[in-house]
Amino acid sequence: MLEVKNLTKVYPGGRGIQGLNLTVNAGEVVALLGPNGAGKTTAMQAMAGWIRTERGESLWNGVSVADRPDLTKQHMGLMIGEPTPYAYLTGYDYLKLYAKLYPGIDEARMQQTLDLVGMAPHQKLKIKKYSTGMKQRIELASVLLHQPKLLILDEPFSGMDIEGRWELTTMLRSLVSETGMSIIVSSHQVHDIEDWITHVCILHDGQQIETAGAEQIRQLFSSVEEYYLHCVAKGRRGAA
Ligand SMILES: Nc1ncnc2c1ncn2[C@@H]1O[C@H](COP(=O)(O)OP(=O)(O)OP(=O)(O)O)[C@@H](O)[C@H]1O
Repeated sequence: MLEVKNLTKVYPGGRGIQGLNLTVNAGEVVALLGPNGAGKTTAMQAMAGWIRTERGESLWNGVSVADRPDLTKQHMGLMIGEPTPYAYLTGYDYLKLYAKLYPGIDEARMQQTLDLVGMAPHQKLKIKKYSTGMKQRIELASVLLHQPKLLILDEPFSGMDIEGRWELTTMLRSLVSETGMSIIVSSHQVHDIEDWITHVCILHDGQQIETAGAEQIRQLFSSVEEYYLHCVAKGRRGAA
């Protein structure tokens, strides 16, 4: 479904990502991991066709998303960068704005989505009164509303408390198993995602250090975190 080939983005100053390759099939959950500045956000933006790349392509069922932004809009849910929902709207009204972007989103779908992210009781409250975690949740609702086939989530749990992270990861796990949705997720808290990822892609300094299946990793390492530390050390040795 999503095939990323040799994706390369170089910012003025020389940073970015180099030659990223990745395939994400239905029902797969890929963790994109790396230290600060490794290129995770850039990779996600490039995969979604949000930024121009120097080389390579990101294909949705064989079609370049750079040429067809409608494919990204229709099939993907993107939460990349800080959530900045409009402060003076209520959560409900914010979601209603998103509903207008897609055909066939009725009141029942709106309420079902608010329920999924645990925001149904807070929907009439203005966003300026929301906590950081509540803003994350309403942003997540806005990208789930049209039932995307692929979610791209950049640090979706940052600023959330332990219970909130557990609730949302449980909800996302169920969505993956019930609908076959795929997810690409970045997180600095590896243990938040350790149990439900199917693949791991490690970036360091814009380079793809390794990509492996979670089962394979679990056979060789005691945890994904240990594997991550091993790969980052390898990246640092390569860069030295
Ligand atoms: N618009 C830009 N112009 C120039 N350099 C940029 C730009 N955006 C990002 N960079 C640089 O590209 C590199 C990768 O940044 P990116 O935000 O993709 O990393 P990241 O892995 O998401 O980091 P973090 O974990 O801190 O969010 C960094 O060195 C960053 O400073």
